[in-house]
Amino acid sequence: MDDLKYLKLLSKEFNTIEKTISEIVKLKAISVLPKGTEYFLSDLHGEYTSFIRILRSASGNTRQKISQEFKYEMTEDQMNELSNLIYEPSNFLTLMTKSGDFTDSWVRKTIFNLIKLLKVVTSKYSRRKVRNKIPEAYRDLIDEMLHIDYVEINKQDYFDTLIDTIIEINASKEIITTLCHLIQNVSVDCLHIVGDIFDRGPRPDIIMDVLMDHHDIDIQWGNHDIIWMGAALGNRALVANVVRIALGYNNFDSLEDGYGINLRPLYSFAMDVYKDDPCDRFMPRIVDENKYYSVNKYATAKMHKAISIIQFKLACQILKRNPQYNMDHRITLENIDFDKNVYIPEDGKEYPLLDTNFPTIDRDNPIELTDREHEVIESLNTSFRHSEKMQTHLKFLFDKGSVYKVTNSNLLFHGCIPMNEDGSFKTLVYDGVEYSGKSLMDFFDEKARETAYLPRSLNSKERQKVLDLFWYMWCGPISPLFGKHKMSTFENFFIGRDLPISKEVSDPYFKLSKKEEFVDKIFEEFNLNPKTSHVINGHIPVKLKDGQQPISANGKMYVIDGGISKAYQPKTGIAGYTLMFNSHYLALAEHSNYEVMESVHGAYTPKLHITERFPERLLVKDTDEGKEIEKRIKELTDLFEAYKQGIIKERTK
Ligand SMILES: O=P(O)(O)OC[C@H]1O[C@](O)(COP(=O)(O)O)[C@@H](O)[C@@H]1O
Ligand SMILES: [Mn+2]
Repeated sequence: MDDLKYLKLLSKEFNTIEKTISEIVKLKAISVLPKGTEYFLSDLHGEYTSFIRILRSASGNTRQKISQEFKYEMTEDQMNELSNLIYEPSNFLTLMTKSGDFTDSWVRKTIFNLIKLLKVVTSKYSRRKVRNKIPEAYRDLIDEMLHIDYVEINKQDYFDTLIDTIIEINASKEIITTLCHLIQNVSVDCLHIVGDIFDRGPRPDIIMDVLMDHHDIDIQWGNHDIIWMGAALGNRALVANVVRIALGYNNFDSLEDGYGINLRPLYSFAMDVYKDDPCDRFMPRIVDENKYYSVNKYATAKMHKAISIIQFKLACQILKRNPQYNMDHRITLENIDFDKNVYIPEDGKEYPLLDTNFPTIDRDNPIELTDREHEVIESLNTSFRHSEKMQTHLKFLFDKGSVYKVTNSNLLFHGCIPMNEDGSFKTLVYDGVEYSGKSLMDFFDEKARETAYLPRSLNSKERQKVLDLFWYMWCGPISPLFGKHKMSTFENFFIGRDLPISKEVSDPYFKLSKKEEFVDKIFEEFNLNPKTSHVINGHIPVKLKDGQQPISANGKMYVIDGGISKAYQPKTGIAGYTLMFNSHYLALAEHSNYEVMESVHGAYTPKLHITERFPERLLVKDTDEGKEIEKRIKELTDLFEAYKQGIIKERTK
């Protein structure tokens, strides 16, 4: 018999034979239920409206279920109306009340339909699992309604009485809202976010709040997440970087309203120092023309330039104090000849600078901040540090996030596993130790976590050294979160976009991972079965309109960055992907039209491509959760044996 001590501990919870047996039976029953539906999304980039719509509609799945269930008894409009209600119950109910349509008969019909749909979407879950998802106040009532067989006449009366009571006690709005949330909730059993929640789009903070509310979620950190984490932990170069990106996209809302970051000191500084500089190269991109901005774009450009210069200086300082990054050639400000106003990189050629006004740069020491720049970055850093919301989000990113995740035979990570041209894994040498493949991913994961546990008060060299690594994860050539030979932010501003010198060369991984043999090699590295496994990546927008495909390597490799980010939609030609993994198949939902997604509530259904059908329906016992359940059943069976043999005594009190 296994570990008696452990069994004794277990017997505290299951103190009788009866309880033990009933738990074994419950677990056995759960393990033969169909597996829940997993959703994979990546590169949300602050686009909260689309994200929320995708989530609430279960990527269009709810609308499909409504069609299947009600197609013979409802018109298209009625089915759309029901979807609208489910996606946004409070808005919908307000509209209904205003228009006078919120009548008792509508309530009756609606609760009946919602229960009917809820039965469908919960059919593959255990009663216990569903019960636990129902808010306590309505748990018994909804559970009861779900399990009434309303075909029987007397039961139908009973059902009607329940609804009458709901109406009488004025609880109909709450019950309807609860039912809608429940349908949303059970439809997405598990959510995987394969990186890049932040930057470019308007409200990553709202996305984070929604994610924090989800019952089963994991996150694989993207390069755009790691910079917010590094910034929240006190990496000044990254504080500057996230503010720079926000200003570059004219996004004040998430910084100011979302996180309460005080941009005043930066504003005053920029207006003073760059007052006569038009800062043309720093004009913000305005993706959504209809937006109202509180700061005019000329002032934003000045702030954008001011923070960019601060970022370049601080980034150069990081590279200087970390020669082992092998990134000395990226100490950009030291490659400038300020007499000739040219940039001279490694190739020795001279590139004329498009902007030559550097009022804060000391030519003898171009990477040093001026006193005022120092004040600006310190005040921003303090603001980041004291933002309660930001620190809460940081904690959540640590709790639920990691560099990679293996789940149900899928390997999830945002960027890449750096490779050489021949398909061998690239090696990073850090403090004399070599890391590659899986150990490289583990290295960054561990280092990131180390920072979180080193006390902040201890502003030591040790903490700074680990914190600097967040910069490497953002743009280092052997960073699995980035995967390009350099990040050309400097070149884009000062030499020109779309020039050969500004080209960022992707890691060979991106080409090789399209081939099955290299993906199999990755599976081997992670100890995964090549026959049943998949790699799921984000990061690189799939340019569908140029003929690129999200699936390669004989169906083993998925790249699901379809461009939820509005800024990238012209490149991809679509509005994003969701990968769905249910008990029957893997499928990609292709979201094609933002306008429809954001305005015509409910009518929206994405194009669904089933990409792999399983020969047999997958059950809970075929999943990681199933393996845990199996272990638990084994332990409980041992406990049962121990009771039978009298090794452990039942306790009734
Ligand atoms: O298009 P933008 O916002 O200027 O960003 C360009 C930068 O973003 C990056 O593509 C990184 O962002 P992604 O992770 O979304 O690809 C850099 O490689 C590039 O320099
Ligand atoms: Mn990315």
